[in-house]
Amino acid sequence: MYVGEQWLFRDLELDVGAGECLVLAGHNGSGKSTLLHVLYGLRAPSAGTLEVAGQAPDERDGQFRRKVAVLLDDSELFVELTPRQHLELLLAGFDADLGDVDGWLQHAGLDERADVHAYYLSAGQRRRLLLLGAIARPHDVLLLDEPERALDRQGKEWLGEIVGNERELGRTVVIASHHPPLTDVADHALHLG
Ligand SMILES: Nc1ncnc2c1ncn2[C@@H]1O[C@H](COP(=O)(O)OP(=O)(O)OP(=O)(O)O)[C@@H](O)[C@H]1O
Repeated sequence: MYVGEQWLFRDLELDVGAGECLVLAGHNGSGKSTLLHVLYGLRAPSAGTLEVAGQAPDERDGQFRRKVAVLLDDSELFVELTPRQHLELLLAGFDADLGDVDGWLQHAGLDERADVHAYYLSAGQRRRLLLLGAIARPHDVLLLDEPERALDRQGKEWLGEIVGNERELGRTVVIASHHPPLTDVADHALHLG
């Protein structure tokens, strides 16, 4: 990947299977977020080919978006919507039935903030909502960019449970992370930079 007049990474070969977790590691600016953008089809690679969930990544393709869920570093919330409204909007967009919305909000530790505008949520609560949105939408592949950011100890434990659960469900997880409990359980690690 050639970005900003430099090669961030090249000669990269990756094969991550169902139920497996890949951790992207590397110093600030090494290209972890850029690689996740490429995997989600937000940026094209400068050279080479890749397949995610069996197809070329393209976030404008509804079929691709139904297979690949994402939490990116620059993901933002609609501050005028509540956590409950966020989930409802998201699921309506995917024409999916979440079932027990209250259960999901409780699962994320957001039950007491379910009907408060996201504007009033703390940084960690916003992160929890974004993470909940990523795992609640239909997907076979989950891409997470530093999901541990702003999470407290319980939030990080919840994150660990999420990753374990995703793998048990046979989904593929790719995480850019500096959080050792996550990096330790990964099946594969890729060090950039
Ligand atoms: N559109 C762009 N134009 C020019 N340079 C860019 C662009 N996008 C990213 N870069 C550069 O590419 C490099 C990698 O950025 P990236 O955000 O992928 O790193 P990272 O490993 O995720 O960093 P961090 O750990 O700080 O989140 C940085 O030096 C950044 O300035």
